[in-house]
This record gives sequence, structure tokens and C-alpha cells, in this order.
Amino acid sequence: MRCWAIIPAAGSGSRLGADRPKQYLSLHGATVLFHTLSFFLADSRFSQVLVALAADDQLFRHSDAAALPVQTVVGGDTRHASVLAALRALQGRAEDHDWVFVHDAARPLLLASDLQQLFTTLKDAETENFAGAILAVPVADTLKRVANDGTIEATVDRQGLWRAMTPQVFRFQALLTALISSESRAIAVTDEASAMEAAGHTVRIVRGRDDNIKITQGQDLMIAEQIFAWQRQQGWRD
Ligand SMILES: Nc1ccn([C@@H]2O[C@H](COP(=O)(O)OP(=O)(O)OP(=O)(O)O)[C@@H](O)[C@H]2O)c(=O)n1
Ligand SMILES: C[C@](O)(CO)[C@H](O)COP(=O)(O)O
Repeated sequence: MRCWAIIPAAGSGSRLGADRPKQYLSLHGATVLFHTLSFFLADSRFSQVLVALAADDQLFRHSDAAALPVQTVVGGDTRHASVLAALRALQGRAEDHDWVFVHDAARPLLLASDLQQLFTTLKDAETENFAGAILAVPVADTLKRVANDGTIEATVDRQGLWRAMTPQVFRFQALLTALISSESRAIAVTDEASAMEAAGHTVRIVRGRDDNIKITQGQDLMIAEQIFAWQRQQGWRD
């Protein structure tokens, strides 16, 4: 049984509105993508790291990430399609029961302690009958549903609500089947767990670190810079 890492990096970063896709923005002297790919390459438990790039990506080959020993695949118009493309690239090499860890390129602050929590949880997958696990954090704010005119329509009960993060880890064949099924049924999934849930699988939540943020909008890059510096100061990253 082997482990594979899939890094979806084919997005355009439209919500952040930078001058390039956010995975190519600089974070403490290297691109966001370089940090994320390097993290998984440094862990010998992974047989290979695959990165899904946009079909028209012109930046990767000129970036610091181009020198890394990863397999590139052409991603799709959605994150779902990009992950599916990477899974299809594994067909013929990955065994059905291999674990596939999917992690957003835009989450460069993942720490080894969180990854280890996932590996430890997976040891119980067979005996406790769950299909995989995801990092997540409980919602701490009051949630509002807002109308188009900017007024509050409702307050959403946050009891039991968690924010899904990545890595999300599932068995190769089960994940491939679930994503193909979601695609064929035109079910829009924004994470792998959604597809697995729709396929009837049980997914385990692992309480992750709050600083495993996804660089998405507003001041996220500045926040990531601060977190990165603090993690380094704590000795949690090189
Ligand atoms: N067609 C897509 C869309 C997204 N992603 C990747 O999925 C991760 C999470 O997606 P998101 O944060 O939404 O990134 P973007 O799609 O780039 O952002 P936006 O929605 O603001 O354009 C990112 O690493 C992104 O590169 C991908 O591989 N393929
Ligand atoms: C996978 C994910 O990061 C979990 O929160 C999130 O769903 C990605 O969504 P995005 O809109 O593609 O950023």
C-alpha cells in the first residue's frame, strides 16, 4: 500500500486579484507552490507528488517549482476536474487501496504535525470503517446568510459546523470512482469529501491547525507571511 500526493494548482486566483495566479506569488523568498510541493517531497512516505497545472500555465516552467521532482498533469476548469486529471494520471500505477492525499497548492502553511495526525487516523480506517479523513477546524464565528442587497437574511446555526481544509485523504479507487460519479451527475463538489459523502462513504474529521489557511482573498498573503515567519521562529519549519 503506497501513498500519493496530488496538489491542485491550476486555479487563476481571481478572488485574490493579484497580478498572477496566487500559487506563483512569493512567500518568504519562494513561490507559494514551491513551499507546498517541497513539503510533500520532503516526506518519504509519498511515492510521488503530482501537481495539476492550468492548460495555459506559462509560469510554472520559469518558476522555482520547475526544478522539483514532481509529475505535472494538465488540470481542468474546476478544482474537481484538476484532481480527477491527476487521479487519471495515476491509473495503472496506483493500486486500488493506495492512499491519495489531496492538498491545495494555496495552503503552503501545512505543518508535519497536522499531516501526522492524518496518518495516525488512517490506521483506524479499516477497523472503524471510514473511507478517509480530512483536516478541518470548528466554526468560531457567528454565521450570517446575506441577501444580494447586503442585508442579513438569517443567522445560520453554527452548532456542529466545521471548515474543511486539506489534505483530504482517500483510497485511490474509491476517490476516482466518487469524483467520476459526481462529474457524471453534474454534482458540483468543492472538495473531495463532498464527492465521497455523495457516494455514501463515511469521512472522518481530524481537528487541524487554524494556521493552515488557504491563500484566497483580501489580506491572506500578508497573513500567510506572518504565520510563515512565526512557524519558522518556533522551529516548526526550515
Ligand atoms: N480549476 C482549478 C481551480 C482551482 N484549483 C486549485 O485548487 C486550490 C483551491 O482552489 P481556490 O482557492 O479556489 O483557487 P483558485 O481557483 O485559484 O481561486 P479563485 O476561486 O479565487 O479563482 C488552489 O490551489 C487552486 O490552484 C485547480 O487546481 N484547478
Ligand atoms: C478544498 C477546500 O480547500 C476545502 O475548504 C475548498 O473547498 C477549496 O475551495 P475553492 O473554492 O476551490 O478554494
